[in-house]
Amino acid sequence: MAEGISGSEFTLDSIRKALIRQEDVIVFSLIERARFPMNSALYNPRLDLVPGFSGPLVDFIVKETEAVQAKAGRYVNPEENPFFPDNLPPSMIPNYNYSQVLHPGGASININKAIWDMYLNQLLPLFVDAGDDGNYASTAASDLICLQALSRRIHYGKFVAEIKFRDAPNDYEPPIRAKDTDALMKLLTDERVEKMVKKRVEKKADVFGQDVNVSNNADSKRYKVDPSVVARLYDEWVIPLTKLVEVEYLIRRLD
Ligand SMILES: O=C(O)C(=O)C[C@]1(C(=O)O)C=C[C@@H](O)C=C1
Repeated sequence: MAEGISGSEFTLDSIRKALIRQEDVIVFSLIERARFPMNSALYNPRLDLVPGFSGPLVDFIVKETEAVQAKAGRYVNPEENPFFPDNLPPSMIPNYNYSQVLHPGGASININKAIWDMYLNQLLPLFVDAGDDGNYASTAASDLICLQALSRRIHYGKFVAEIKFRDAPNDYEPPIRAKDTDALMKLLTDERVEKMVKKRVEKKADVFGQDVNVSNNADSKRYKVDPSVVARLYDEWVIPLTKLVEVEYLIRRLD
C-alpha cells in the first residue's frame, strides 16, 4: 500500500503527502498520452473492431487488462477501483494483508463512471492533437495509466474523509446524522490547500513538460501538456470529484 495509509502513518499530513506524490504520476501520464494523437477510432462504439466484442476498442482493452490485474490481486488493495467491476475474476494470489483503515460502509464507493466520462469526453480533447496514427493498443494502454492515476487520486477522498472524521468526530457526527451534505462539504473544504494544489500542479506541468537540453536554455517554451490544462483538470474535476467521494464516504460513516 502506498505511503500514508498504513498503521501509525495514517495522518492528514501523510495522506496529503501521498496526494502530492500522485500529482507527479498524473502529470507524467498525461505527458505520455499526449505523444499520441486523438486516435478516435479507439473510442468509437460503432466500429466493432474486435470480433465477438461489442463496444469501443478502448473498452475491450481496459476490460481485459483489468481482468488480468484482478487475477494478480490489484483490486484487493483498497486504493484501487476498477472501471469495469462487473464479472471481474477473483484474485489468484495469496492475499496481502492490507491495513483496513476504511469504514466498511464507504469502502466500496466507486465513481469511475464519472471519471471515465470526464476523461474521454472533456479532458482528452483539451490536450491531445487531432489525428490518427493507428497506435490504438499503445494509446489505450496510456489512457488506462491516466485513468487509473486519476481514479486512485480521486478515490483517496475516502482516506482523507476517514482521517478528517477521526480527527474531529464531534464536528462531523451532527451533519452526518442530519444527512446534511452541504454542511459536510463546507466542513471538509480547505480553500487555502486547494489553491496551493492548483498552483503546484500547474508548476509541475511547466517543469516536467519542457524540452530539456544540455545548455539548460529552454529557448522556446514548448510544453508537452499545457500547464493551464492541468490546473483546470484539478480545478474543475479532480478536486470537486475528490470532495464528492469525501461527502459520499462521510454520509455512510456511521452506518
Ligand atoms: O487536503 C484535503 O484536506 C482534502 O480534502 C483534499 C482536497 C483536494 O482534493 O486536494 C479536497 C478538499 C479540500 O478543500 C482540500 C484539498
